[in-house]
Amino acid sequence: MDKSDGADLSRRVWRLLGAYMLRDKWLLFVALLSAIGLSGTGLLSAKIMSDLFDALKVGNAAKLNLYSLAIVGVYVVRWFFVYGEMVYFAEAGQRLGLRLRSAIYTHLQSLSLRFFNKQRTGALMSTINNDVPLLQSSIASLKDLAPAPFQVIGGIAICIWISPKLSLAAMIVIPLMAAIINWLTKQIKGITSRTQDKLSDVNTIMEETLSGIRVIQSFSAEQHEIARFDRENHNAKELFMQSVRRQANLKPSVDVIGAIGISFALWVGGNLVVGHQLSFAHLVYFIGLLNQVAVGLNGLGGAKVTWEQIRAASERILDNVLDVEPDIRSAPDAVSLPEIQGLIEFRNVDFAYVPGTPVLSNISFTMNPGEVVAVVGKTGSGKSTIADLIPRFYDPDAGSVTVDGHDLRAVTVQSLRKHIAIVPQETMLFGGTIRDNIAYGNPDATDEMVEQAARAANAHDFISNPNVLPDGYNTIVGERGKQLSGGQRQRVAIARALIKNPRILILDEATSALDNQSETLVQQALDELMQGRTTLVIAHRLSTVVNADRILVMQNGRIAESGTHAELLRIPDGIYAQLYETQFRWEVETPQVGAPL
Ligand SMILES: Nc1ncnc2c1ncn2[C@@H]1O[C@H](COP(=O)(O)OP(=O)(O)OP(=O)(O)O)[C@@H](O)[C@H]1O
Repeated sequence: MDKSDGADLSRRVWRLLGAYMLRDKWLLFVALLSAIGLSGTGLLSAKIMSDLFDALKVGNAAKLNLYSLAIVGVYVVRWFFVYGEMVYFAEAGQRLGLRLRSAIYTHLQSLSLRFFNKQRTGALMSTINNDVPLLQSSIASLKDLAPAPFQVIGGIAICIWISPKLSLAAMIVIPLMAAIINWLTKQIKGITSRTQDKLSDVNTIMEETLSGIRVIQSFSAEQHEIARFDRENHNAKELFMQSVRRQANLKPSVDVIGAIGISFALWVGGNLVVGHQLSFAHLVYFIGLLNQVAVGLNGLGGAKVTWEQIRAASERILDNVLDVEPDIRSAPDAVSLPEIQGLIEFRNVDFAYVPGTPVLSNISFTMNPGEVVAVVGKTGSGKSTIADLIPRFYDPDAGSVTVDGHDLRAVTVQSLRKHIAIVPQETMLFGGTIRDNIAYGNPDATDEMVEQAARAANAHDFISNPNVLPDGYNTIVGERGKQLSGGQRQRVAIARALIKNPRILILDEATSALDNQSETLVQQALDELMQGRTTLVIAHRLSTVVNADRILVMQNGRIAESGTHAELLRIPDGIYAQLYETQFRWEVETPQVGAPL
């Protein structure tokens, strides 16, 4: 990183701290004041000790009593400072963490699919689970740093006032200390960052393993995964310990240098006392001060490490999430999409996920309100990508997509998506009750509306059957709805779409086979759902394509053919005709309602 990058990073870090921490100015002010008060009382107690020795020397019992009491008094006052410092710094750190986690979560919701395709979930989790706490603890450690300048400057000033000669001798060691601190800090730099990266790898493996546990167990790959996890876990621990060892080296080295300074000062000071150039009490005071200076320098030494940690954690938080610009968002002058008919038009649309590798080329078609358009084609031909452009998960690179004549980029994203429901291939249900999952499509839905949607989606019977789900609509579905069968999950998802009552529907037919009865129920539910809505369906079933108003046949990102089933079959050597032969035909020979490919 060159200097300008470093300066830029520092600016970004300050911006982050300014936005999420410096809002609590009074809190930080009290915390800093407490920390400074704490170091002030440290300097004061050294002075009282020195006076106490003076009183001892001259045998002044009254002063002895007074100073003894004064020391107790100082420690009582310190109580408040210690409390203030501990609690308010911790509060500032916690508030920072709270706001950052919330901001990260909120920002993640605004980012587009393109971001989530690129970014590994583990790295994102690590940002929340590791970087935010690191930043928090770094802020809390400011409590050691805040009083350091006062300890060092105040201590040195009083030392010089007591004895310039002795100060000069003692201060010879200070540049040495500074040099060593500097060197050790440089060693630490970077290691913390690498440790965090490793932790993010561990998180990623954990994430992948948990979400892919079926595949892992079906391949009996548990041992392989355990070994992979252990390796990364071990590496993370090793790197962490490396960083701790370096830090552990820093602290005692500074202490040793401090001890050398104090012994040296004692030796020089002792000689001054013997030569009657300095009182014994002043020597005691001086040593006490020197100790404070060493503590302060130690704090300053840690400051660099702390700052590096703050910078590294902030950089990851900013780069991984907060500074990522959402590439899909409502334009400043976007209008709210009013009630719509559901007329969708693709005009000369080009799209690429990766620049230079076109996925859609010159796509143009129209879906009239209430029409069902089926998209078919080989895997990778671009079917899902077309579907993703309608709710504006991505923007076309060229051309336009319009709804009722409104370019999607000119309307607010929220108002557009309000009119669209998607039933994906793999149904995702959220933790919560079945009712919550159905009402997800319309938070204002009443129980009656939920039941009505479930009935229309052929889901009411199994939901209300006490032999299947004893808790009915209040059944808590597990993570991703795992305890429901595939067909049941699909019907809940259809109910979820129905309750939204959208004008536009996007269906990705499941390719996995359901048993005949389940298939019939799902198909009926889908037919009900499609009634009167403009529907784009990524079709895998013969019944869907036969009944569609139009079929788009995709090949290598282009619409190769389009028309009705009958029209397409008439094209000699047509792609659809071949597809029909290879993929759909067997359904005719073994007819069943909507059997999947
Ligand atoms: N997130 C992505 N990043 C990069 N390339 C992608 C991404 N998603 C899809 N692609 C590529 O875009 C092309 C079209 O993918 P798309 O998913 O639209 O095809 P599809 O016809 O729906 O395939 P399938 O029937 O297998 O679902 C493929 O070559 C695919 O590899």
